[in-house]
Amino acid sequence: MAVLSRLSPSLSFGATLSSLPELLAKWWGVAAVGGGALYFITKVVYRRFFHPLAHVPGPFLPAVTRLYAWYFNVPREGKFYKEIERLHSVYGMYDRRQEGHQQEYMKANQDNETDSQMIGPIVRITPDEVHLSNTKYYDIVYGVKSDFYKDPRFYGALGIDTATFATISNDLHRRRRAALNPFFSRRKVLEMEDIVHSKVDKLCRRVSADRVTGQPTNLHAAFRAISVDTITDYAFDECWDQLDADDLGEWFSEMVRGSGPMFWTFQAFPSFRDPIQGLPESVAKRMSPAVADFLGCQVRTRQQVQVVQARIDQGIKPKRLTVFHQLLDPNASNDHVVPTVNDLVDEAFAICTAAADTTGNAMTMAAFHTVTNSAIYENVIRELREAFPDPTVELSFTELEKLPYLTGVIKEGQRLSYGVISRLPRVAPEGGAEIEGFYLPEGTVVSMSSWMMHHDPVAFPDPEVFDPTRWTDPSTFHEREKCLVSFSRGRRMCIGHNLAWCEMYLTLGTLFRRFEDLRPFEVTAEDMVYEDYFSAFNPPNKKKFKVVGGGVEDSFIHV
Ligand code: HEM
Repeated sequence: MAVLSRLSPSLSFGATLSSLPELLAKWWGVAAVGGGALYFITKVVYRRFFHPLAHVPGPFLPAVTRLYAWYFNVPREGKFYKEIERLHSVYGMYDRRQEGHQQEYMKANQDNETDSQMIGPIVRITPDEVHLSNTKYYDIVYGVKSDFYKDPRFYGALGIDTATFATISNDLHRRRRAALNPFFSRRKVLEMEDIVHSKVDKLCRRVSADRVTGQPTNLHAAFRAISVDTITDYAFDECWDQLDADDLGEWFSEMVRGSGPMFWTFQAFPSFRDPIQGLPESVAKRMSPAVADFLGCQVRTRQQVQVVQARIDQGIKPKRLTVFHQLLDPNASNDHVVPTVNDLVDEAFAICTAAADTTGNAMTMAAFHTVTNSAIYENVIRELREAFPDPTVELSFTELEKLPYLTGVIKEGQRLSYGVISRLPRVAPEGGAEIEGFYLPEGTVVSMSSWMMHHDPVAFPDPEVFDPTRWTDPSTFHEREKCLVSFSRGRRMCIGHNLAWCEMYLTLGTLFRRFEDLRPFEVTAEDMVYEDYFSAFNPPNKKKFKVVGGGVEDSFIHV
């Protein structure tokens, strides 16, 4: 002690004790930074070298931080889906040659590997997530028998926890979905076909009216409006009438797109979500118009659910039973547990947003390629004329479905609009999973994406080409169908797929039967590209799909 004291008086026992608070006060900043740096370095080293996914191919950055995904989705504007594709082309190729995994790689790829497209089957894209490119894994992760469940971090960021869409537990999801299923069955959709007809008629009148004034018709917005008007009528018996608005209700899509960066940010920083979503509308408005619109839209859906609740309480019968009347009715079925209005606000919001841009994009892509390619347009017109000689009749969904060429046009529209362009992350259940020779422990996030499935060159040769005839050959139809995953698969498959088919057939069939001379207005193929905001959105600097045609006398609807 004496020696120590001589060397450094401040290190003597008594002096150290008495000045500890002083020392801490002096050095706390350094200690905090040092501790933080140590924590950070330990985490980085763990994630890169000792994490259960450390052996999965992929670069350093996504293995150690979620900011990699955030960077491609926020500053680089919805481009992570393309970066994932690049990672597959670089890192899978490297690992495919690795000793010990070669057999699995070759076996896994033998069915759908071509010389031109050697892509790696598995890459690590965030610290706890891998992405798969081999189409054969889709059913394992998403199929009816799969026990994989939705990733809470990813879906939690949507801020709609009580909606069926974002429900994490498979058990709870089964119960929530059972209550919704009857409204979206094929039988129900056929019963409600008149709702879609009324919207399609409105659209045709709009196209005719634009011919009178010489205005182009914004089909990009109109196709979304059809979907929003149909689902709000269907769900609440209270249509939003976007088709009547001058701008065809474009605010809705702008709102969903505008809130995209917020979702990507909440995925990287989940603790930001509740404080930001809890902001009063007036404060949110000053922060960001998109966030304010998002919150405003939630207020609107809340009011709509409340109106339905009030009508049930007052014993007012709706014109016809709707989704929310049924869900709020305590006598709906024997074991029905009535959700609260709060729970249903998430449901209502999720259903409206899930319906709009997905269906809108598919119709936009199908119609764009039809009106820009005379051979396709002529084939569609010929088929429709033969099936419906009288252009003024109301076309029926079940008759339209039988038309092979129109079906090919709609399927190509779906394929090249991707449905949900984003990856759909699922969590490996108890026991983990063995994929591509890698053991992925329970809790690993595994994802695949329609972007890569729909570009698979074996299922879809020349995948970039819009070719309806790839669906007209019965011998290859079912093989291609396996790789068309716009609606996803299994228990979490889109609940609205019957309704969406009905909308797409009736809208496109009627439009092309009534208007045979539509031409694109200014828009080109370069405008038909997407950014990933979960759903696919055209970049703001790209032109929207608008059409012009002949005069009003050339159409069958006279305004
Ligand atoms: C072409 C049109 C559509 C496409 C491509 C599409 C695509 C999808 C996809 C890929 C999913 C799964 C998402 C995931 O796993 O996270 C999904 C789920 C869902 N979609 Fe659609 N959708 C379309 C139209 C609609 C419509 C019209 C509705 C209206 C009811 C709707 C309502 C829903 C709902 C509620 C879910 C959640 C289902 C569940 O988790 O059980 N969708 N959709």
